[in-house]
Amino acid sequence: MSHSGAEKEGKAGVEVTKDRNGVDQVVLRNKRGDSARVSLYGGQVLSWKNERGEELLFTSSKAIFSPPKAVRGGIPICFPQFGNRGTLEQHGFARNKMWVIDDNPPPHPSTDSNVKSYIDLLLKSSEEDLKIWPHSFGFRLRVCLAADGHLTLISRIRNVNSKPFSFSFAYHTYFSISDISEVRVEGLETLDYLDNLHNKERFTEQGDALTFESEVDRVYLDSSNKVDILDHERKRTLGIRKEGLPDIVVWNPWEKKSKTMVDLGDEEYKQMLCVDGAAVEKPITLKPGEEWTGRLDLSVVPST
Ligand SMILES: O=P(O)(O)OC[C@H]1O[C@@H](O)[C@H](O)[C@@H](O)[C@@H]1O
Repeated sequence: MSHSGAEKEGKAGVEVTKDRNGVDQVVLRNKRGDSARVSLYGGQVLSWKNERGEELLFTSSKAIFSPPKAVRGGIPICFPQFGNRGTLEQHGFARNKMWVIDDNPPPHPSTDSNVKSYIDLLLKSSEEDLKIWPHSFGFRLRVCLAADGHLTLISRIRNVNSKPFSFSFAYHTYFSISDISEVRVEGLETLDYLDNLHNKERFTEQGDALTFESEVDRVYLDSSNKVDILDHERKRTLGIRKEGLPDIVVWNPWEKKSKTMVDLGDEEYKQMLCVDGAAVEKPITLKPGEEWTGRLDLSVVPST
């Protein structure tokens, strides 16, 4: 198929290739050699590599590729429900649906004419979804790889129903890290959080950067729009910037839980950390015709 942004390999642009199951997959590239790969299953970003070819997202070696289900890793989209906070399947149905490419997306509102590397994926409610969640929506997910390597995800969700509806949402982002015991997260100090390991009770984070020595499953509330993962061993800092997403979910299953997960290696929890831009505590409500935008901007910078 052709796409307006399609260019030759090595240049900035969009390429549509086939994945191991013969299904279309999108590869975004910029001029300096960063790249990102987006699956049509679940609208899931599966890979984001910097110009040196280093993978910045984690995907499990035990990931199960069973279309159209999301795989363990990358950035699954949690919509219209986060976790088990509702009657739907865990994390909602969007991550387990086949999305479609919009061949004529609206232009990117950027003054940078180098921004050719973006794709819009679309998801609409199917008859099947309407039986379990009777609200018609239109979901446009833009994935954009900027000239400087930033990966931006913009979700626009529109109510095309005649009644209001509410949803929760997360970009469930699995970052690739050197070692969970060595990294720290800055930007969540002194915030309140709901602890999923303690019946969603509310606690307050202390003044220090977050470090890890056991399972963590928390929703940090009303966080600032700037959170960083400092990975001293890899000499890099992963930056998370967000808009329209008040909360940050932090998750690492640690050793015991990992052993119960068929699609995660027993030791792989050491190489992953989920830090999700999310809207969980206060669901988003859309009136008929209204649209919501949630934006995530990921960057990586060298550090000492
Ligand atoms: O196994 P799943 O459905 O992909 O969920 C993984 C984890 O996702 C996290 O976001 C949740 O906070 C955890 O509670 C959950 O275990």
